Amino acid sequence: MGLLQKILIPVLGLVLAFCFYSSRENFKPEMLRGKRVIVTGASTGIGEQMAYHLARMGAHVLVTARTEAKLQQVVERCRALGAGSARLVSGSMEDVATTRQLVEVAETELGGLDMLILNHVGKSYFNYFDGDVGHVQKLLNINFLSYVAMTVSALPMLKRSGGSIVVVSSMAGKVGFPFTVPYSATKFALDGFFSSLRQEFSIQSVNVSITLCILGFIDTENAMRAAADVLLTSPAPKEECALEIIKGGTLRQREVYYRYASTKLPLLLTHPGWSPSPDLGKAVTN
Ligand SMILES: NC(=O)C1=CN([C@@H]2O[C@H](COP(=O)(O)OP(=O)(O)OC[C@H]3O[C@@H](n4cnc5c(N)ncnc54)[C@H](OP(=O)(O)O)[C@@H]3O)[C@@H](O)[C@H]2O)C=CC1
Ligand SMILES: C[C@H](CCC(=O)O)[C@H]1CC[C@H]2[C@@H]3C(=O)C[C@@H]4C[C@H](O)CC[C@]4(C)[C@H]3CC[C@]12C
Repeated sequence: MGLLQKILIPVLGLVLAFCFYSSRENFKPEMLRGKRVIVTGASTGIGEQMAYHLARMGAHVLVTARTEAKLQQVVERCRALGAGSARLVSGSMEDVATTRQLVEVAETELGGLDMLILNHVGKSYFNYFDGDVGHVQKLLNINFLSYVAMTVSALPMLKRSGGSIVVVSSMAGKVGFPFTVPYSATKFALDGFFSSLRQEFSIQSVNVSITLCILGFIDTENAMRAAADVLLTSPAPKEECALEIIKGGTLRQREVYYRYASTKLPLLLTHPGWSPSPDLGKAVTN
């Protein structure tokens, strides 16, 4: 019994872990060639970088955000990088017309959809919760309800292609960090909705994968502006982050954890003399 506990069980564990990980398919960029992908929030940051990776891999990219001029530049760069095709739809995710138009373009011009990457995020603050219920409501509309609406509209196409839904979330959507109350609430909601939906897909044999991406601090312009002065953690690069999200979605992983650092609170709060300044309240995510 002693021998069994000390040697055989750990060895068996190692063998099972080896079998599990070695049976996983490896990512190859060719897997994206010719795939039809929507990327939301693609005018800046991680979304923009995802569009460029997908373009290099030869995917057909359909990018969206509110700022048309920036999207136009992203589309041009995607074409130069070798995208199968590159298109844009500009508009706010608060507006159902944007969702409708995206789905229509995918249906009529791309002939369907293989991957839906939900990445956009509304403007918020990085400070103590200010009690503004209207802001929480607005952020829920952008960061959560529009993700649900896009999923519902795109689902028929994704069912036809056996495609994938990729949902970009945050460590703040798994753990309650201070100064991110409204934002964190919207990201927790995503986990509840999509983790539950994944279970239903499994029960109903719906061949559409759902990948939830749990990101730490990433060096996008907006995140740096909002939090770089406050956080002790050094941010991870947006280019690598974007690639890891695409890999996870392509391999149909349930979750992607990117640079999940230590659980210790990495805020200057832990440093003597630090407290949130009035300027912090003006720091926004975009
Ligand atoms: N950067 C980080 O440290 C972390 C980021 N994340 C997550 O990663 C994702 C990307 O973050 P990041 O790249 O930093 O974000 P950015 O602020 O750089 O980009 C946000 C994107 O969303 C678009 N957007 C904002 N509001 C709306 C709206 N109402 N309708 C449509 N599009 C909108 C913006 O474009 P436009 O203004 O033109 O509409 C922009 O393209 C987000 O989901 C975020 O929560 C998670 C953890 C950490
Ligand atoms: C504090 C967290 C990092 C913990 C660690 O050990 O690394 C951060 C993890 C995710 C961050 C937030 C996020 O999800 C995006 C927002 C982006 C903004 O523009 C800046 C504020 C954020 C709320 C950002 C703040 C730090 C994290 C919670």
